[in-house]
Amino acid sequence: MGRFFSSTKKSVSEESREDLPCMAEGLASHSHAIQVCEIVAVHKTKDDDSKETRKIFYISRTRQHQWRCDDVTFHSANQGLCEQWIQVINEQLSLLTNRPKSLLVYINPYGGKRRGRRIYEQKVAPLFRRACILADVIVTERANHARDHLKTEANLDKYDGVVCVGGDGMFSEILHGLITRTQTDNKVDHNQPDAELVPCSLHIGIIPAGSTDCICFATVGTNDPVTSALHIIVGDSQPMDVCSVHHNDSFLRYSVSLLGYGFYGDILTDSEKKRWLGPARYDLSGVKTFLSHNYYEGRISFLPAKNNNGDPRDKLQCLSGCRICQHKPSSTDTQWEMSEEKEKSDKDGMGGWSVITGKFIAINAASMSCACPRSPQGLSPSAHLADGTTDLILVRKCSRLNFLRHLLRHTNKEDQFDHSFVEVHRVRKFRFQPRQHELVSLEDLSQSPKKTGFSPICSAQTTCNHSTSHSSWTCDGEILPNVAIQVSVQCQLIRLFARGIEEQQQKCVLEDPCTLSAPEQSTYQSVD
Ligand SMILES: Nc1ncnc2c1ncn2[C@@H]1O[C@H](COP(=O)(O)OP(=O)(O)OP(=O)(O)O)[C@@H](O)[C@H]1O
Repeated sequence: MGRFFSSTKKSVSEESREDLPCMAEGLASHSHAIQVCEIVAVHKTKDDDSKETRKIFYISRTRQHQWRCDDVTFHSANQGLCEQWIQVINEQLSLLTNRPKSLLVYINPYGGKRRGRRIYEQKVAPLFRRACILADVIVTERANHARDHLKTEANLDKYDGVVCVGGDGMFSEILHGLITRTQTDNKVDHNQPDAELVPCSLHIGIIPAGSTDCICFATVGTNDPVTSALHIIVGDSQPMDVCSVHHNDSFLRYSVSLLGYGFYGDILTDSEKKRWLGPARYDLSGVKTFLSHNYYEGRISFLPAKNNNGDPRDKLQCLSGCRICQHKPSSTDTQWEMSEEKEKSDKDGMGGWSVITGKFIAINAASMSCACPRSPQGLSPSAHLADGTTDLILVRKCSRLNFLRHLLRHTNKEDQFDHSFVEVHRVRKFRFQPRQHELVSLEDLSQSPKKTGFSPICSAQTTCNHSTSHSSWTCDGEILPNVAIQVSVQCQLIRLFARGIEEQQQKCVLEDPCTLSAPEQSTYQSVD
């Protein structure tokens, strides 16, 4: 396709062009390439001498998965040649049909440090304008405004995607709005736990502007609004599994990251009472819950995943282009699996389900690694975003010291499942049934041998609520109203404007026929 000589910043001068032959000699050692799919836009601009020039805006990679929009300026004494170049680039760009042209944007003005609106206006909107993307913006006026608008009012035919400016709570609103709307439009009753849900046709983009932005971090590798905006502009696509959660055949919620009973459920319940503390509430409630050291009894049954889904301990991280996630079961696969399940069920009465009854400090289902800046490996480092499974982690009753050892492994690279009291299963479905009156403080149990059975026992530092002996489920940061739940993983139900975490800074691909080459750090530009 040819080459253009470039500089990312400086403009060209008549004198400098005379030096071009020298620059060309050093081309091989200094050249880098821009893939057409990473060009943001081409625009006419004026240089310092008011001469008309063409600027190419493109993606450059900086540190830790962050992207920036850089530019090169096209100059040539031959205007016709310059125009030809621009025309060819624009033709190539028009072939990229995955790029969104029209977006519906919801901004939560109160998320995180209340900077959502400013982040969008200053960092994101200028990039969308540069890429000629039309955006209809709605600043939410109350909780669930975005969800309700998506469910009923929004004219979704007009858009190629929905963008959420906020944190994980705001993302959850968009997720619920879009999935519910898709099922309603397709006459699917989501109260049926076995209903085959229809995947959403619109992509979701996340501009991180909350106090917790775990979904963005897990799918992009960084919490940076500019990087997220660029992933939206180039039309990246990352499929994602969604767990549907039911209680007694009625729908409760959808989850894409963590369903947690016991330890994490207790932390969230406690932290909700301390909202005034801001993000520090999670640390405080974490310490308090750890010291309380409660465990809960119940029965967990699960349908294990197939072997080709890998294993939670195989150390195969789900990265951009993950091979495990590319194997999406077809509907014939699913039908075959269902008949196989039925056959087994006829034989053993359980349909391949496993059952574990016990005392648990924590029961967690991680549908993604749940990595965040504090826990770079996450709760399940090898969990996959789009393989149709969730990693069920059972932490049985153990000493406080052992539990601390387990928790510390979330912050380092040691195998956090390598403890006798921890087990992990990759599953497609699971159910939980609590045993009545199961809240017990381990501390008190050792100090008060008379207090036995299943009645709640609480020490001074225990925070147990005497009106209930159960913990609660946290579902992506929301507390569920019921404890007995059924969970089913809906494979690749949604798509994000993301590409998963890139393994390393991608180098340019010089062999790619759709690649434009340019010398690095040159102060000169010219059309070859
Ligand atoms: N205009 C609004 N007024 C009040 N609440 C809103 C508004 N818009 C959205 N919300 C709600 O605010 C909650 C938190 O928003 P968000 O996730 O954006 O920020 P956050 O700081 O990460 O919050 P959290 O850490 O509590 O999840 C969401 O559950 C959302 O439903």
